[in-house]
Amino acid sequence: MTDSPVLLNKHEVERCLSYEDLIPRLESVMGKFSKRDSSEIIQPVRSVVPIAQHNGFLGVMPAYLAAEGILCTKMVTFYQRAEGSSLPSTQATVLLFDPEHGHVTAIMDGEAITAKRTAAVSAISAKLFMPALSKVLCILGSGQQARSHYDVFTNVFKFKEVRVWSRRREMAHRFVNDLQGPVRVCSSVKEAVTGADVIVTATGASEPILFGEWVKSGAHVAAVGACRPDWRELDDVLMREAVVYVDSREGATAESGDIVLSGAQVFAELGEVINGSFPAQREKTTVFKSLGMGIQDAVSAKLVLEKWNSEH
Ligand SMILES: NC(=O)C1=CN([C@@H]2O[C@H](COP(=O)(O)OP(=O)(O)OC[C@H]3O[C@@H](n4cnc5c(N)ncnc54)[C@H](O)[C@@H]3O)[C@@H](O)[C@H]2O)C=CC1
Ligand SMILES: O=C([O-])C1=[NH+]CCC1
Repeated sequence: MTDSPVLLNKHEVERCLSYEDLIPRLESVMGKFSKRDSSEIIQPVRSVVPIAQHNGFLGVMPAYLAAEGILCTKMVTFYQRAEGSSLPSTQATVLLFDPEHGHVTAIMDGEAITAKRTAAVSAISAKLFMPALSKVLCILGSGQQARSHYDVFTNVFKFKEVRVWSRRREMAHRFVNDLQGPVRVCSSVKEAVTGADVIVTATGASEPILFGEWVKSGAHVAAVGACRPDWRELDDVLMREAVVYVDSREGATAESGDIVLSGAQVFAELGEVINGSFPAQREKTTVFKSLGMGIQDAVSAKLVLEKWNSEH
């Protein structure tokens, strides 16, 4: 008989997962992933089941990290919601298994993990690629990812100015009212991104909203949305002129409309920069195209369980 799995809700997961612990673990696992040693890490590209009638999809994201003893899968749904809907667009559950015997050891909320690990990975990209002395941060979107990105970016870096744009201005104001620090609400994407050093795109857009002609030379774009092969957030000009980094080459080729449809060349994986195989071209305009990886959920879930176990 094995013990029943630990059940952790969103509040517990949020409480047990700090950016301080998460960032070094993500750096380490992404560096290892990019070495493609299958005796260390196995992570297939996400399996996606489209739910066309309801503008959604289900993604299944397994990962096995042999040295860390982590066997994990996340199940995540993403639904394009009407503006102002009270339902979250991204919902997820993470399962941790005992890799030796195969039973489930923990079942936990995956929304907080998805929000925090995605923002933490974007912050790692900014640390490597944003211009030295970056002063202006711009966030496009005002949902869950926009919020986690605001939290980690303002925590890890010191910006002089933070700007936000959202499709409906009142949503941007609602976003800002929830925060402690000063944030300028902009009425157009162009206004928001002009002169910005770092731009986060975290929207549910399926057509380009960010155009290369508006982006300052040398800026860094962390592109988080547009995770289907026919969805875009960035236009062809930006994709072709920037140095493009991705989380996983296989994932980017299978899932990123910004890469597939623009014909942009991928320069390197974030992990390849972390492990020293490719340079960070900080002086150039850079795009980090994030799609999300099972290994990121796996190390996050392990951290949550370690913290929870240390308290019980
Ligand atoms: N790269 C990754 O690892 C992850 C990516 N995502 C993606 O990030 C994006 C944001 O996710 P959440 O913050 O969870 O969603 P959310 O629903 O909480 O926020 C979405 C934001 O995008 C805006 N938006 C929706 N459609 C738009 C359009 N056509 N044009 C401009 N703005 C639009 C909404 O007004 C809202 O501000 C989604 O595309 C999602 O698939 C989500 C989780 C992980
Ligand atoms: O990595 C992830 O969990 C997701 N990426 C896009 C939607 C959800």
